[in-house]
This record gives sequence, structure tokens and C-alpha cells, in this order.
Amino acid sequence: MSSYIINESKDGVIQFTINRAEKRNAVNYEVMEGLQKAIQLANKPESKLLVITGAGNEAFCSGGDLSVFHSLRTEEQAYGMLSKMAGILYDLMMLKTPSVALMNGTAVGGGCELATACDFRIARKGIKAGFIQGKLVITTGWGGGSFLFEKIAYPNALKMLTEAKTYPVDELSQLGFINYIFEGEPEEGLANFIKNMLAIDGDVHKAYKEMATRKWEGQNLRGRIEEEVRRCSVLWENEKHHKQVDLFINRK
Ligand SMILES: CC[C@@H](C(=O)O)C(=O)SCCNC(=O)CCNC(=O)[C@H](O)C(C)(C)COP(=O)(O)OP(=O)(O)OC[C@H]1O[C@@H](n2cnc3c(N)ncnc32)[C@H](O)[C@@H]1OP(=O)(O)O
Repeated sequence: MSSYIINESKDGVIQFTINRAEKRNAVNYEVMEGLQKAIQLANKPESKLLVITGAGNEAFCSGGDLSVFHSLRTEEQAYGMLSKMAGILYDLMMLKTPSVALMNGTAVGGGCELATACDFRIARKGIKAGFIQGKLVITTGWGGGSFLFEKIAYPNALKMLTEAKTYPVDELSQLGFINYIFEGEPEEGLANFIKNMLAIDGDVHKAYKEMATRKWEGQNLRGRIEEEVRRCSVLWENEKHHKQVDLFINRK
């Protein structure tokens, strides 16, 4: 079974689904490749919107697959994986079309970085999300910290990153992290959120997106992400990080 599913609708909506419900939609290398493909498709002139979601009802995305990435021990090894995903999320952030994180369930760690790279985050009532990386004695390492400082108010971003905890959806909305809350089926929530947007010509969307991406280019977002990846790689190598991951892996 593939780790991801890509659907293209006739109205120009590309949907990327992480298909690893049994692993709470953790990101492995195959998911990274799939995301790259979906971003390429969404950059085609006829595409209007990219939607990213997770399979099942439990999780949007639980971050990096700890069972796979736990074998990366050194700064250099961590840098290779982190910079790969950071590059993909940078491309997602700079996408020509708008993107929506359809948060059907919990998002933690890198799952929140993925959501932050999207233009909009819409969430089902009852879910929780948070940048819990601090509890693993690392920072965000996929560019998510740098993205967050661009997407929500500075004190709220710093609070979320330094508290390293999950928040309920109402609080996420107050923090400015969640843009829309829905109840019931994710497809319905998504349809309600995007219906007005889809009625507008895609060239208009692309023109507005360019205004934002030009600003991020001017502010050297790419260089800031590189620093974020490097800093996280240094922390990654530390035994304190590996000890925390061991606790999760051996918790049963
Ligand atoms: C590595 C990149 C880094 C970054 O740069 O940001 C990160 O992403 S750091 C963050 C890494 N993620 C985590 O620490 C989250 C770990 N998972 C959890 O805390 C919980 O699983 C959950 C996401 C809150 C969901 O809890 P729950 O619904 O109770 O499910 P379980 O805990 O029982 O998990 C079910 C199943 O899924 C496996 N799982 C969950 N998350 C991951 C993961 N990130 N990597 C690998 N596997 C994961 C979990 O082990 C269970 O599997 P089985 O034991 O085989 O049933």
C-alpha cells in the first residue's frame, strides 16, 4: 500500500493524503516524495488549489516517522533528512496556488510544520495540535519555526514553540493558527471553506500569492530556514534528544 494518495479534481483541486493512519500519518521518505509530486502538480497552470490531509479520523500528521528517523544519530545524518523536508515545505510555502491543510485529526511536531507551510489551516472541532519538538529537546527542523513567525503574531508563535505542548482547537483559533473550524465530515468542511475561493479565476489567486512570496523572498526566508535546519541538526545529535525519542518508541 502506498504511503500517500494524490487526487486531481476537474475543478483544479489537487488533494494530497498521507495514507498511514496506523502510524498516525507520520512522514517517511515515501511521503516526502509524494508531497514533492503533489506540489509539482499544483504548480501547473490549470491547478487552482492544493489540499493536504491525513487518512483516517485520528491524525492529520504526527510529524517525522520516529521509527525510521531514530536511526539518524549524528548532526550530519539529521541534516540530510531535515534539509530534504525543509526544501519541500519551502516549495509548498512558495507554491503559486493557495494551499489548505485540512486538519482531520491531531497534528504534532513536523505535522504542525507541514500545516504551517500551507496558506490556510482548517480543523475539525475536537482535534489538538502543537509544536511538541521542545519536549524531544530539538527545535522545529523542517522550516516550521520560520514559517510560523510569518504566519501568526510573534508572541503567539513564540508561545507555541517554547511551550511545546498541544492546544485544543478553540485556543489554536485564538492564537491565529487555525483559520476555520468545522464539525462533521472533513470533505464538507473543506467544501464550505473553499467554495467562494473556487468561484474566482485562478490567475487572481496566483497574483495574490506572488505578493506574499515576493515578500518572503525579499526577507530571505530560504536562508533563515537553512539556519533553522542547521540549529536543529546540532540539537538532534545530543543524547538528550535520543533519550526522549527512546522513551516514545519503548513506551509500551
Ligand atoms: C522528525 C522531524 C521532527 C521535526 O522536525 O519537526 C518531528 O516531527 S518531531 C515530532 C515527532 N512526532 C512525535 O513525537 C509524535 C509521536 N506520536 C504521538 O505523540 C502520538 O502517537 C500521537 C500522534 C499524539 C497519537 O496518539 P494516539 O492516537 O494515542 O496513537 P498512538 O500513540 O497509540 O500511536 C498509534 C501508532 O502510531 C505510531 N506513531 C505515532 N506517531 C508516530 C511517529 N511520529 N513516528 C512513528 N510512529 C508513530 C505509534 O508508535 C503506534 O504504533 P504501534 O505502536 O505500532 O501501534
